[in-house]
Amino acid sequence: MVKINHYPESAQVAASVAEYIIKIQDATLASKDHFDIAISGGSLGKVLQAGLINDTSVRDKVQWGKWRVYFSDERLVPLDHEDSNYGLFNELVLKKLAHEGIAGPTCYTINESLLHETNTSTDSEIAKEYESFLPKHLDLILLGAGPDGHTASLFPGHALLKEESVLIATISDSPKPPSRRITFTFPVLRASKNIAFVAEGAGKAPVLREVFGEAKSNLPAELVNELDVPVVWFVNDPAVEGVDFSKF
Ligand SMILES: O=C1O[C@H](COP(=O)(O)O)[C@@H](O)[C@H](O)[C@H]1O
Repeated sequence: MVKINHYPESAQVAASVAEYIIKIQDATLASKDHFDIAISGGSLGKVLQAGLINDTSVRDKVQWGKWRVYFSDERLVPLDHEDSNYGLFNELVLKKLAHEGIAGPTCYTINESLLHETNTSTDSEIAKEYESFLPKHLDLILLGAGPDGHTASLFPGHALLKEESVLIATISDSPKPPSRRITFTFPVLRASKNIAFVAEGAGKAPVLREVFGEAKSNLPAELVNELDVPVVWFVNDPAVEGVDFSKF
């Protein structure tokens, strides 16, 4: 089941994403003592900062101490590198929490000590170790969608779209730099209890018209929509200009 929530302003997108996260957090914590959430890099970080931290009416509802945060994909760079998805989350969210004296979540990061700057020999060890951290079912995965339709580090037409044997795959030819990354594969997405996409800006409109169009595009974001998982999109109006919502 796919649902699209669209709003004129980015601030409304952030508020709606935050409300949705809190709803799933609360429902999850009613039956277990922690909340397993995966986040993505790119533009999502700012949305999380705006919705969960800057909005003081929401801030008190986030039970950060019970969150276990995973990354739907990670670039194979040091964690303090500007390309690191953890690094971005750290800058935009974790440091803010620390500054406010709020105890942050438990974050599962790649093992930096296995990183080699120029050779890829241990990338699969990094992926294997990361896979060992994953719970059987994530409570929520927050994804972005690139202007080419990629999500996590699953790119259009790439062989990893068909990867079923591992939960975390390595990629060394990412069309978007940096080229070396690890990523969730479809088995992880399929096992998740909930998935949400956040996509904003007119630059996303052409690809979202394809993802939500009549003709099958086979774009990664469309393949996620087709999973037997509740999928909710949070977008601003420019991102869905010309999208036909009639079937959603
Ligand atoms: O490379 C990546 O891009 C996607 C999309 O990013 P966005 O800035 O267009 O929202 C992101 O979801 C992914 O985690 C990241 O590694």
